[in-house]
Amino acid sequence: MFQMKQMSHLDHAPSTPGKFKMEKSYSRLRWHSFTKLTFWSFVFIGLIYILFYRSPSSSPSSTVNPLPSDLSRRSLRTSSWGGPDWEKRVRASSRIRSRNGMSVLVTGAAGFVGTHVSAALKRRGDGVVGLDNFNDYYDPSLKRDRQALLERAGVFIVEGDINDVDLLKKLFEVVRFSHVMHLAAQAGVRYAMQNPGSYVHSNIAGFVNLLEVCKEANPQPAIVWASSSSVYGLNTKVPFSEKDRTDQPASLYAATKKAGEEIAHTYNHIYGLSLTGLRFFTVYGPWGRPDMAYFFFTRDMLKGKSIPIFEAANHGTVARDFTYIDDIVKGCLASLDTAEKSTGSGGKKKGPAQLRVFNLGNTSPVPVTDLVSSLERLLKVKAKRNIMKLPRNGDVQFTHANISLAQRELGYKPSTDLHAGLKKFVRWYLSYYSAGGKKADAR
Ligand SMILES: O=C(O)[C@H]1O[C@H](OP(=O)(O)OP(=O)(O)OC[C@H]2O[C@@H](n3ccc(=O)[nH]c3=O)[C@H](O)[C@@H]2O)[C@H](O)[C@@H](O)[C@@H]1O
Repeated sequence: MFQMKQMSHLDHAPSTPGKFKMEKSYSRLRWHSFTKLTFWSFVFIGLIYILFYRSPSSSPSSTVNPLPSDLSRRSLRTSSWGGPDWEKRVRASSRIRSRNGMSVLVTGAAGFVGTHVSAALKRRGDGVVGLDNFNDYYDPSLKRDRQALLERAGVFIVEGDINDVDLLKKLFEVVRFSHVMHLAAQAGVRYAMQNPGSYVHSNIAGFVNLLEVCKEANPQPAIVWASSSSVYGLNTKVPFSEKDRTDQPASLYAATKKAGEEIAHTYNHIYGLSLTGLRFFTVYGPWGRPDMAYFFFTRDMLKGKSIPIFEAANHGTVARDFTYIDDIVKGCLASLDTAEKSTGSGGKKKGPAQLRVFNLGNTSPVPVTDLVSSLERLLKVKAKRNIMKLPRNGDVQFTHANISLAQRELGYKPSTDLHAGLKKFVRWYLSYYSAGGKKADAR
């Protein structure tokens, strides 16, 4: 078809004087052009075929085409899944051991919040299956150690990416999950300037992929997922309430989390998926993330290195509503417990479904300088403070959660202040990094 079109185009090409004078060489020329054109047409069609049909990252069943591997960090996805043994492990891990228990798929289970939530669910008798891609955003050995911890508790973490539609479908085939706790994400505010694609890949494409599979599942699960306090962006009204504007994100990270909230609205509206977004406020604690300030301040203070402490214009205080992990876990479990069932099935909505957003903060912002003073006392080390201007890379000056909605609907009541929480973190940090010669400079 393509060749025919090209030929007819050639036929109508304007003539040149020489063409008519030399009939023979003209027809030879025509033949030559024809073969040349046919050749290039095949090359072109072949290229299209390779690009669209043979690309290893797209399968006919994929709903979302994964981004190139440098964006997705999929180089680390060396694991395989499937097979009778694998299914047996998934089923065993999902077994419910308490009356009225739920079966929960926890994405990002080897992450900081994911590990704590998975362990807490398992402890109370719920069935839990984890999913994690073990990417190298920060030291994967910390994730492996969290995995070992969960394994001892009876939680199996499936190794795979939320963009892998076949894997997700398989998981829902093997287990009728009643709930999904979606915590897999590309976290970190400042890293978004270095690797923007990874945020789109995990927080947008991955989320959509997960929702696509959930909406098709029968029964559809109820989904609770991690949004972020960063959606408040440049909002200046404090404390931040769920009703406040969230249309001024200060980082791409925040923008992808905000996009997630809008995407959640869409899937709730069209397919009847029950969705609860949790806006976490700077979560910290044992088994935490090495890319977060409290964690690498601790590491660098112990090494005698100076730590960069940000301050706003005119020596303005930079503060965070730091929230201890155990309080966050309680908020997550309460969200799962109060989540209503999704109303759709097989991709069809049957009626209106629950759609919620909650702040999960501590309601008591603390200046970063006070965080450092607390660490100095706990570590018995004087910090080498390097005060610097808040860089223009996505950070906001302060966060402060209004938690009255979560209090009312979830019975959420944070009970750990920053110093008490840091004390627990420091105890864990010292024992974790002194044991087994582990390196403290994760990442
Ligand atoms: O609340 C949230 O939703 C977000 O909380 C944290 O983001 P952030 O509050 O920026 O946490 P850190 O990176 O640990 O920073 C804490 C504070 O230390 C300050 N900081 C950070 C880094 C640094 O070198 N110096 C410094 O003073 C920051 O400005 C900030 O005020 C997490 O990293 C995000 O993934 C999460 O979504």
